[in-house]
Amino acid sequence: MDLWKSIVTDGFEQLLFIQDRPSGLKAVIAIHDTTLGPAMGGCRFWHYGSEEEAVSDALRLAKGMTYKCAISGLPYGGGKAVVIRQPGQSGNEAAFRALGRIINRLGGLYITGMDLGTTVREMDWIKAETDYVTDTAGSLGAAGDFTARMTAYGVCLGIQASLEEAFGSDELRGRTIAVQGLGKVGYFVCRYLHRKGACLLVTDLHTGLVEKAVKQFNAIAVETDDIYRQDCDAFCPCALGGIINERTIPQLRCRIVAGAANNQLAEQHHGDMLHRNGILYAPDYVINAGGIIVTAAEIAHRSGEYARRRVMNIRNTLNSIYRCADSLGISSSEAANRLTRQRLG
Ligand SMILES: NC(=O)c1ccc[n+]([C@@H]2O[C@H](COP(=O)([O-])OP(=O)(O)OC[C@H]3O[C@@H](n4cnc5c(N)ncnc54)[C@H](O)[C@@H]3O)[C@@H](O)[C@H]2O)c1
Repeated sequence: MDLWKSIVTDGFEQLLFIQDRPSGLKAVIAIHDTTLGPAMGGCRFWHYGSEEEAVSDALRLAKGMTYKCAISGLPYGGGKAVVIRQPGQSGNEAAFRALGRIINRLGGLYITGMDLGTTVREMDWIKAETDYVTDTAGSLGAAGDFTARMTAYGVCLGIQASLEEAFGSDELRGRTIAVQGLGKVGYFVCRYLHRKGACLLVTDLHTGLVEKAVKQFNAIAVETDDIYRQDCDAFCPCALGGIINERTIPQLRCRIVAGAANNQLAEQHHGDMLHRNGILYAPDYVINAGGIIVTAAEIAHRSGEYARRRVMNIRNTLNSIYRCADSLGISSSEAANRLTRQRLG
């Protein structure tokens, strides 16, 4: 990996390599762009195939956070912390407190929160050393899966905006939606769509989650590899990133791709490829911003209701992107990127 090249090309402000010998902490903090405000982005605690993989994950995710905050009208930039997990290692208090001290020394330039592999417990350890952390015990985001619920709510509103754009009506009744991933967000997405009368095709690696969705939402179970080739109105990825790629695009038989997963496009040009194939794509960092909107509300000491109203705005943002794409004859992913870059100045 050519580190400097990535840093220069993508305009990163800082990349910190962190070591704390006594606790064994090995971490990276990437700060992408603080034009609009302090860098915000969760702390991932993950096992990587190599250190390079960990660094590139931090860089990619931090940049994504800049775009997500900017397009959502939030006064924050993008950052990410990645704590490298050794096989079989669980989080230890000393390591996360050491990370908290480093974050504190940054003096508010970077605010962390929960992400893959971290929970309220790790955030509480960080909180012992710094105030620049969210998702701690009793906070707005951590209580009752509120973050996941709001992410799902934003995704469902985004699906409706996309239905309106594609079919001229946002009615969910009678529409068929294929949902990939029935975890924290996917579950709430299915619940909302089912209540509004949509038919669901579902898949997950965990059969228990699939069985639950079949039972609770009358969903039809689909094998994991078959989810892409389902005849449906919308495909809703709520599992992994990189699932829109050279292999899957030719299989898609949907009119819309709109879901919660981060970094859905394996590469940027796959957004154009969807466009050429007549598939409307709801850019991931726009439609899945519910979580970060909750975090921003938490930092500003605002209520859950305030956050919910801000999440409703995702629909307007998507509409503007679709208008821009239509008028310029470009893909929605390109339109979203252009609008975001305009906001960053
Ligand atoms: N939690 C949030 O508030 C939030 C916010 C923004 C974006 N996201 C993104 O949304 C996605 C889902 O987040 P989550 O919090 O629900 O995660 P989660 O870990 O709770 O759920 C993910 C689910 O996907 C399933 N899965 C993994 N690989 C799969 C595959 N190949 N086929 C089918 N299912 C598969 C897993 O078994 C799991 O049940 C992630 O990409 C995440 O980054 C989440």
